[in-house]
Amino acid sequence: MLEKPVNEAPLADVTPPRLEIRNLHRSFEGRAVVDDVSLRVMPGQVTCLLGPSGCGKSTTLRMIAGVEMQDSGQIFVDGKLICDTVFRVPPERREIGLMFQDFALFPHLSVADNVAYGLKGSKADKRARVEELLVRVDLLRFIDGYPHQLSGGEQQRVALARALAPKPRIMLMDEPFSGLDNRLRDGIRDETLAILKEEDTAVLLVTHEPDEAMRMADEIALMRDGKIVQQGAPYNVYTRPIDRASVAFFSDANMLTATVEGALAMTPFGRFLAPGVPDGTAVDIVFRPQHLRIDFDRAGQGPVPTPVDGTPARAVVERARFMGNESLVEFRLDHDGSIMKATVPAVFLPAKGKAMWLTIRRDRCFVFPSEGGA
Ligand SMILES: Nc1ncnc2c1ncn2[C@@H]1O[C@H](COP(=O)(O)OP(=O)(O)OP(=O)(O)O)[C@@H](O)[C@H]1O
Repeated sequence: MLEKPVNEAPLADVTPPRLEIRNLHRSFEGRAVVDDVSLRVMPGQVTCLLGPSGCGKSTTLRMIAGVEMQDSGQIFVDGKLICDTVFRVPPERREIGLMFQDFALFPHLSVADNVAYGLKGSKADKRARVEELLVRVDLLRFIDGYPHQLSGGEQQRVALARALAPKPRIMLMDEPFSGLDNRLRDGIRDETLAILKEEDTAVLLVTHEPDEAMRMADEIALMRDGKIVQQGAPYNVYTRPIDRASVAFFSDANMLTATVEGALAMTPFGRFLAPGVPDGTAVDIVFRPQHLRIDFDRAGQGPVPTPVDGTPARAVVERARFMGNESLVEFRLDHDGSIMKATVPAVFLPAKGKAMWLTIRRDRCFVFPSEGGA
């Protein structure tokens, strides 16, 4: 691989990230599609670029692969510059593996020839590497078969073997599992992850599905409108979202709006602490449906208010649905007619119009400056 000395080389005693991108920008027709994106992936780590359709994930991946040029910014592999706006290692010399949704095996080539496609060396060496990988993906018995003889999941595993065959230092994956049905997907994801970890490959996986990112990632980079808005371990990104949209990207979210007076925000569920927020500031109090607690109505009364749970608010059932693992119940608050969603991990299907009392797990609420709207 061509390499060029870098001014800001990392310190000698620190292992550089396998992949690092710094301040990548790309505009199309004057619109910034990738806007100052920076991230690092260490060997053996999976980073998920997670975000809604059109937020610039694939464009970022294409720049790293070298099939799209950035307008500015730099890409490093193992601390060595491989691409900026004047210097560019061509795609085929970047030692980067690619795996996309439409993984397209060559139909006229055998499984062995598909896996060997990107390999160099003697026939015997190639055969040995092909066999090693087919053992790894548990498909050695199909070595002389053809793609049409394999199921979708088996083809996906051949595609993984093909991508891994040249021992890429980095694997870029763009929604690689979205063509598979749900039952196959979980197993193949787990197997793929295990193999990538064993090979110590640094993986950058693009997905718009929070579940997939939570399942696969060591680190999630949440992307919106071309920018990475939050980055961290899945637990941290989920439990410490930076704004309302980040909460809502992972799950349904309930929201109350309130105005702060004396560092307190008044809501139908009692007062919420808003330390340091100036009087008169509008805030959004956001929480997930699993953090709404439901109590039965007892002669027009709900549970006794407590400092931990706050005040219960009366609501009537608007709709209840059984979702398989849980029930989703929508309530209409007496206070202002707004809808609150609750999930219950059991079959719980109260009749429409039934009065109940709701309290919020206060330690699971997020208070953000108001963005307006519902
Ligand atoms: N070559 C191009 N010319 C013009 N616009 C482009 C080009 N490539 C991408 N875009 C636009 O850039 C935006 C980001 O596209 P990109 O494919 O990176 O998004 P994404 O987050 O991967 O979305 P998806 O999950 O739907 O693939 C989109 O609005 C897309 O239309």
